[in-house]
Amino acid sequence: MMQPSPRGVALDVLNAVEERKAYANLQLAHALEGSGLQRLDRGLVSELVLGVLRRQNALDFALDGLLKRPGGVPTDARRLLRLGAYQILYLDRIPDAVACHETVELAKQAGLGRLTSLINGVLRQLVRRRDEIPWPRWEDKPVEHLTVVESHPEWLVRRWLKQFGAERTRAICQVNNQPAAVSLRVNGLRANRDAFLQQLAEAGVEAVPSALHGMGVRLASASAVTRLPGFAEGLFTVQDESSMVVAPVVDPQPGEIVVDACAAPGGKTTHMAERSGDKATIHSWDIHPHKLGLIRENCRRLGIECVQVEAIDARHPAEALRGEVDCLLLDAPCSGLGVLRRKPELRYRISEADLVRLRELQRELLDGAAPLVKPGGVLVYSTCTIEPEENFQQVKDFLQRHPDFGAEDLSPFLPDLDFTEEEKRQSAKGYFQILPHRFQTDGFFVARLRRRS
Ligand SMILES: C[S@@+](CC[C@H](N)C(=O)[O-])C[C@H]1O[C@@H](n2cnc3c(N)ncnc32)[C@H](O)[C@@H]1O
Repeated sequence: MMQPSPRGVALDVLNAVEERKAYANLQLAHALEGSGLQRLDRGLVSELVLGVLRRQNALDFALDGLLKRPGGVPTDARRLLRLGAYQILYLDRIPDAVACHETVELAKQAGLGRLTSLINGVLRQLVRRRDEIPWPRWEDKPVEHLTVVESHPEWLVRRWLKQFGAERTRAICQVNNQPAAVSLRVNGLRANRDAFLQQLAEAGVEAVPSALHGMGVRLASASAVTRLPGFAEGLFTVQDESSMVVAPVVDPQPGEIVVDACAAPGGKTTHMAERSGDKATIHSWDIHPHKLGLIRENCRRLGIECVQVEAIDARHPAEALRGEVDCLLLDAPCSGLGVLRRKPELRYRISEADLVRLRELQRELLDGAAPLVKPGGVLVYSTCTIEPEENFQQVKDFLQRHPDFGAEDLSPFLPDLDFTEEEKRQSAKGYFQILPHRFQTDGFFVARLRRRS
């Protein structure tokens, strides 16, 4: 069978992301799995797919300046132009001539006919005129700069500027365009971090301890995690470091009844099970039955037995657990605007209308799940977004509707980090948000609420 070219594989993934609204990270993993490509070529495919998506607005800006009728370029030709332009503008190690030639070859294979010469001409012009591109400068036009140069949608840029101010917004946008490190959580039921780090080092895998969690490990470079030592033996789980902060805030104890109301694929369910020494009773729910297998499979691999998995709509849970639950985690479905490093295409898909819809869903989930918590029990609400209506405002509104709950200082449950005064103030009030640029992690939010006895 003929070996596919890395650029061809990248183009197929980009086509699927745009035309079928596929998730880039899942589509990429799927395409690489069956590609037969070697490590370096696999790296190039990932770089091309994620890079083109991260820099989409900037690439279009550069290309549109060279096109006579930018609006008249068909989408398949534009995707090829972006692929070529990304290599020319952002990848020093690829010679310009190679970037142009390979893109033109792909255009021929795709049967683009006359458009092939347009692609050839525009890319060669880009090589010649790359220093003349009139990029909007941060100093003169901050909104345009972040929209074009950092490729974030204008509505989001304006929102963040209002919320976080100029410098923080710029830092968030910049970090969203950096590759995300792979991090692992060592399974405390089966291993300890030092021994695991040693095992990785012996296998030639560079890694450092995470500052955000005592069982966390950050890999120095991307790696096929299922091939790392200890995967099959259940020594670790792949999880972003910021997500590792949530289970310690829930703090489930042996013998307690715990509900993870929105649990798939089970990253936090398994973490809570590990922290309780596999001795809590954990009800792990998700509305989508097809996702439950992932939770079960993760528990099996990690040697966890205290989890009961069920398909449940947490807006309308059964009465059986009403007032019985010691700790309830609601890791809510959200806009995901804290994880744009890992899901670069999301920024072009989410709209303000989605925020309104998600806010309503989160409200229904909170109201549906809260009655399960027993008097004196704890409800932890978390998201991987940094939008106030999904986070701070959502929790404030919940507390107004449910005066039997109160926010609880969560600083004793947080890692020992160099927090800002604002972060310290918030965590003392029961809310904590990490912005993605602070510790180079996903952005996330967590709140700890206790039901009065
Ligand atoms: C942020 S993800 C959860 C991630 C998970 N806690 C983890 O750490 O691996 C949100 C989950 O909520 C689920 N979900 C959405 N609506 C739900 C509902 N009404 N009831 C229960 N689960 C729901 C989604 O299927 C999705 O798997």
